[in-house]
Amino acid sequence: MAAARDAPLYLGFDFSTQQLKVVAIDENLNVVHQNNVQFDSELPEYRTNGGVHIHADGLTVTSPVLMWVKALDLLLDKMKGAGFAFSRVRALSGSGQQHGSVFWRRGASETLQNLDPDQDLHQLLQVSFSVCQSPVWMDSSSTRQCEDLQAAAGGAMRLAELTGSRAYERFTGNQISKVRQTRPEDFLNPERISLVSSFAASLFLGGYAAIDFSDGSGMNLLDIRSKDWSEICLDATAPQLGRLLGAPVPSTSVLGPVSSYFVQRYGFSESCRVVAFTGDNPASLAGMRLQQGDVAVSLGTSDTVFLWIQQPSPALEGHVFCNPLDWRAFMALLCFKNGSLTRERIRNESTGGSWELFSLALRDTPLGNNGHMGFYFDSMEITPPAVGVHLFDPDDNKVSSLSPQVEVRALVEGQFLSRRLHAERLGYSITPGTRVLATGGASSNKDILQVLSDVFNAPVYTLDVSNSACLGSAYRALHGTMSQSVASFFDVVKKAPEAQLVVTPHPAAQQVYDQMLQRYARLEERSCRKPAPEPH
Ligand SMILES: O=C(CO)[C@@H](O)[C@H](O)CF
Repeated sequence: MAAARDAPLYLGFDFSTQQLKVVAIDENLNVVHQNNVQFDSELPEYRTNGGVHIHADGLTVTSPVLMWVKALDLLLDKMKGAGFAFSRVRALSGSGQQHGSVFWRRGASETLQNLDPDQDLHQLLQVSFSVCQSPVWMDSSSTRQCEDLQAAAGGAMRLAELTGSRAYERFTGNQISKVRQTRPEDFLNPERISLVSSFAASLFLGGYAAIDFSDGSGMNLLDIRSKDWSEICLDATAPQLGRLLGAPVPSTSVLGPVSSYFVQRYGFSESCRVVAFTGDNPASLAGMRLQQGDVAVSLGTSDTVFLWIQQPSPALEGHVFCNPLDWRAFMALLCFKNGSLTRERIRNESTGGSWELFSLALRDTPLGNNGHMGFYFDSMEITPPAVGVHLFDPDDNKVSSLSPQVEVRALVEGQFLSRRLHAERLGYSITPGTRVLATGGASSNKDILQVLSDVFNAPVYTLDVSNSACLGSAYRALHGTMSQSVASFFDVVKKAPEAQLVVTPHPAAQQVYDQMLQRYARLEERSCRKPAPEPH
């Protein structure tokens, strides 16, 4: 038993929109510990809703950076209270919600290097940030900055070719421009600018952590082919920005040993390594061990559809990021902002807050919903760039409401028809061999997955851990401790539990949804299309 007591463990953290999560695995890839801190309920002093503050303009969305710091204090204390053996942790890695930005105040590096182990992190870092309300991925207030960046790059398509995406409001470069232009006093003295992922890695490292290629691809600043900052984009965003960001690194990099703060306060081993943190979606790709040909659907605060691609094919819709597991490959991603928060709103309004009744409504309504359809863009949607709720009867007439059970199916079918439509527009072809791998909170609801399977006309698989970003981060921590020449990521994690088949499409699904998809496209064009921001 002594061996088991000393057997190495690997940690994966996920600083996501609504919570901070952690998963611990052993060297056989078994999950031996999971924990989390919910921002709204466990850190009420920050008064967030869904982990964020939506500002009065309805477009600006931020999160208190010190809330993320305090959540880490709470989480590690919870793990300590549960008797977690930090001394067995051989390596740790993590992920963060993509695109969010953290502005470290001058002198913060000194503070990070000299953390007093007798105090909480959130006490020690109280005055270490020059922007206390960090812009996050739900923000859509930087349209002007997007237009300026596209003009500087030579247009939307040129920028997409260079950085993997046209300009998007939530992308970090445009957010940095907005902070510099609207809050010049906060931009006077940043010593460093991090993503949420590299900010979190910095806490563990006790110094500024580099931005990795994969999460760095979500900034409209990184040249996804050269894997370095684009001088055109840096110059168009802020002076000295390259120095503030630091040089980007491969996502597989080992950044260094964990800070002595964690050794002395929690009992981590001095030899515990910190492997570069990355974005939540790249980490999910790792956690799902996504292979070419699979399509991943993450059903979280945002819904995302992503897959592994060998060559970049940027477009005016969707994104191409550097691949987190193989620096020569890429990943394609579509993001839909109105995900779980919208599902929760309809659950609250149509089924009294009950997921059981939500599921019953799906089971009690027919495929195709007798022709009733809906677009539910509670906040400005990313894909397509549109806002508002639009409901239709079987004859394409707009209606003002639907009965509760019909509304539930209209929401879920509408969300998945949108995911499929925009995925197929980007060339994601759903072939007979396609597996849909589902993750995220809603992937634990079999009735929601049945609709996903029917709309995509493909079998849906899930992992037994709904948080693939944490799992992927723990896998990446394990992989990081092995010399890259010896073992590929897939060799290292080949013993991981296989994704389990959960649902297969209804026999009538293809005929119903192939036809419904065309109608959805037509109605979306009619009701929602807004041109992407064009250069001046
Ligand atoms: O904006 C997104 C991806 O581009 C979202 O999926 C965030 O990563 C969610 F945290």
